[in-house]
Amino acid sequence: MPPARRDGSGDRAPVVSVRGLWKVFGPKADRVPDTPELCGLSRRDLMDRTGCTAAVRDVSFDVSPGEVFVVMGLSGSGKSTLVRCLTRLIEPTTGEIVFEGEDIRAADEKRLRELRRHKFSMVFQHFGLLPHRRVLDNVSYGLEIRGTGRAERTRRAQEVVELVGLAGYEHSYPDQLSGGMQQRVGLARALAGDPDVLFFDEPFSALDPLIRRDMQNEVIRLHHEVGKTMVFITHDLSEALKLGDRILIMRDGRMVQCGTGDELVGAPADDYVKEFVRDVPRSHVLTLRWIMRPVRPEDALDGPELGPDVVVREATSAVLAADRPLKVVEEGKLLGIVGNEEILAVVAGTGGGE
Ligand SMILES: Nc1ncnc2c1ncn2[C@@H]1O[C@H](COP(=O)(O)OP(=O)(O)OP(=O)(O)O)[C@@H](O)[C@H]1O
Repeated sequence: MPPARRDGSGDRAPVVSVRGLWKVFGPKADRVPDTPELCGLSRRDLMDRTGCTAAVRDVSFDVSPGEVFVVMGLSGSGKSTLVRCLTRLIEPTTGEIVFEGEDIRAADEKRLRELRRHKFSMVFQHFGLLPHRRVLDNVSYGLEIRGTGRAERTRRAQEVVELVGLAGYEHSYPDQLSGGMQQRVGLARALAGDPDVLFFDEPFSALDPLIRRDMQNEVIRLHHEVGKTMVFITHDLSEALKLGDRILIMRDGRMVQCGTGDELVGAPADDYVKEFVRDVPRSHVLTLRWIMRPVRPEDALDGPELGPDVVVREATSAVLAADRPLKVVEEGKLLGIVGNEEILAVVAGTGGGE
């Protein structure tokens, strides 16, 4: 059972709110979500019966301001289709998408263009840079389309080029840069217009592992610095756990679970998620909240104190060093106790959650 915790979705109104979203490709796609019998069919049976593919099936979630929201799933699970529906790069079949209180599905072409220029930015796996433009001009391209004057767009482009660590490369062409640096240009371009939401579609999949790790750290750093809301697609669980405040796991177009990393690891919704998170080191993800036990009468209560959201790995040495159990305290209230036994169980991969 998941323990009571802060709600990862935050208290403020969501930036993006999605309800009952479907995207069906194929003939007479509209009838699929409206026909209960078809909704229940497997991918294969639906294709045989109707010639349609339901890429996104009845998905609902909210993204909070400033959150890094990760959509994760294997190839073909519907991640890209889902995220493209949010900005209507792909037209949803049915369902509701509200962005900052506005019904996105009701937006006309003109409004959609405005939203894409001013409110949304995308970072793609294949960079999408203009080969004949130098770094600075690639970064300022979106501002140019918006009609921003040359001096202002150069100033802003220079600012974000520095922000992503590309100072000194302003006048290089994309093919003079490594893959990681090209993706930094992609990041700078996405940030230049000061969007409200950044959408990342597997941005680091083409990079080799060390560069990929650098770029993940770069996203974490940028997120701390600029605090943007981010929606990030990946098929890589460790990337999802590293970056995501919350993670939505998709399978065959459906949402299997949506939660924080520790919720996925501590309380997987089904065997599919359980299998996915099987090899995650539990002590790196679970927090004390997941492993604490109720106080017993014989417990010494003069041990060290830590908050419930401290990750087990970070608490391990404090617990093992103290000869008294650690108290898990939140807002002055004693929630539970963690002793050597609880720590060792989680390190051994057996304790905490299910
Ligand atoms: N334009 C299209 N027409 C028909 N079927 C499509 C179309 N686009 C996607 N699909 C199908 O929808 C399903 C979901 O595809 P999608 O690309 O969203 O998955 P994904 O999880 O992003 O996969 P990947 O990681 O491989 O990009 C797949 O079965 C795909 O074949």
